[in-house]
Amino acid sequence: MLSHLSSQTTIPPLPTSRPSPPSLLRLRLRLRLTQPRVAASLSISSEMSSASTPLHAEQYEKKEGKTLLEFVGSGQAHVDDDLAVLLAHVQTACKRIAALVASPFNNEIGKSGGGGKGSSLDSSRDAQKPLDIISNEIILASLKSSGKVAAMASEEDEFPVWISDKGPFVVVTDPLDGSRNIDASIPTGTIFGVYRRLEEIDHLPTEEKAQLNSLQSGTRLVAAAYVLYSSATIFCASFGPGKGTHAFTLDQSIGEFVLTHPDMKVPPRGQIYSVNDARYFDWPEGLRQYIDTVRQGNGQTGKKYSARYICSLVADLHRTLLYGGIAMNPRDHLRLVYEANPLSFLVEEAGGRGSDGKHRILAIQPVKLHQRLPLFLGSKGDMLELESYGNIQQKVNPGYEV
Ligand SMILES: O=P(O)(O)OC[C@H]1O[C@](O)(COP(=O)(O)O)[C@@H](O)[C@@H]1O
Repeated sequence: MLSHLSSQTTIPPLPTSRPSPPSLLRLRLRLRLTQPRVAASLSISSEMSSASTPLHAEQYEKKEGKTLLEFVGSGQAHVDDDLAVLLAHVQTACKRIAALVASPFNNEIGKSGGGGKGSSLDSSRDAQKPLDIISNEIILASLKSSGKVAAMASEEDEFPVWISDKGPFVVVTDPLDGSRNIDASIPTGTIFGVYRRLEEIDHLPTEEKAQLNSLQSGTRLVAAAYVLYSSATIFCASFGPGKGTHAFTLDQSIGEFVLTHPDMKVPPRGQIYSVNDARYFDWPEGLRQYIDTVRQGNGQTGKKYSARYICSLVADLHRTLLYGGIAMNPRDHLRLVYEANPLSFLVEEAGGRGSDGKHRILAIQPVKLHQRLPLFLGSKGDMLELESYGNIQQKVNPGYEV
């Protein structure tokens, strides 16, 4: 089904550091017959790396083992060919970013301005760019080579970049969220939203149509995804309204994202709240009351809630999708266009709710590309309970240093 991909796309081959599953099995069998001790050690090392243990052939036959491209191309995702090609390019860009953030050489690069004057890299190499800038360039290059994108709007660019008059899609992105913690190897993530190009404004000057295309309401999203770079690399996507949220885990042994979490559903209730608790004294009364209530077990569920806060939006949301509860940042900090909208779309497709504390996120009409807002995402029951406290948006925002 994806034969059109090979003729229209240029996907560079990814290195496969380990033998493919069938050849690994054959090798183990041969060694077991000839050299029992080597065979045993091979068996131990492959079991130790269980996070990337290849699926067995029969699992690949089932839906769970499908690669992202197989899932998209098999018709299960119900996406058109243009979107399939775009996704093929986007996932390759994310594999490159995953390799970059895990690289032993990113220590200096990750620091803001790393490699500049005075850094250890300065004397020996050309000045290096911070990882979020490099990630931005990787994504832009992949969108350009897809041939499917009219404009890209990114957290890293002041204005949207116009790519091609003919591209059917507009992509909004935060190329590497959470990068402020990257030196500590804390999880980071990439966020994407995909819109159709507004053909009715094709006649406008480039800058104007780039801007207007990027400011579409979240209700017009045709796809959204985040990629979590953590102990596993997870590509979590929704391929359109009503098509659910599905997560694919990078299988390092074959260099492909394989379907591991089909049709994710955020539990209707969780027992976790995720917020920067140090801001308690800057919170409004309603938010303080809610947190005080659920942490004492006096909320609607009667359960004592726990706190979890990684301070990396994609990671905090991924945990919330799996375990339920609420991931929140009550101050005007996160961005509507390329963070809140795509993530709300994914949460809603998983049966949850996304709000700024007063309104459904997807219904907010963006007016500026880098517009900030309070963000609350999570289990429907918990979200409705929180919103019933009324006053939950933190308007005191003294510009925290960490
Ligand atoms: O300082 P706060 O309010 O806890 O904000 C933390 C949030 O900021 C982010 O780091 C994004 O901020 P930046 O866009 O400035 O990197 C999120 O990943 C995280 O959830």
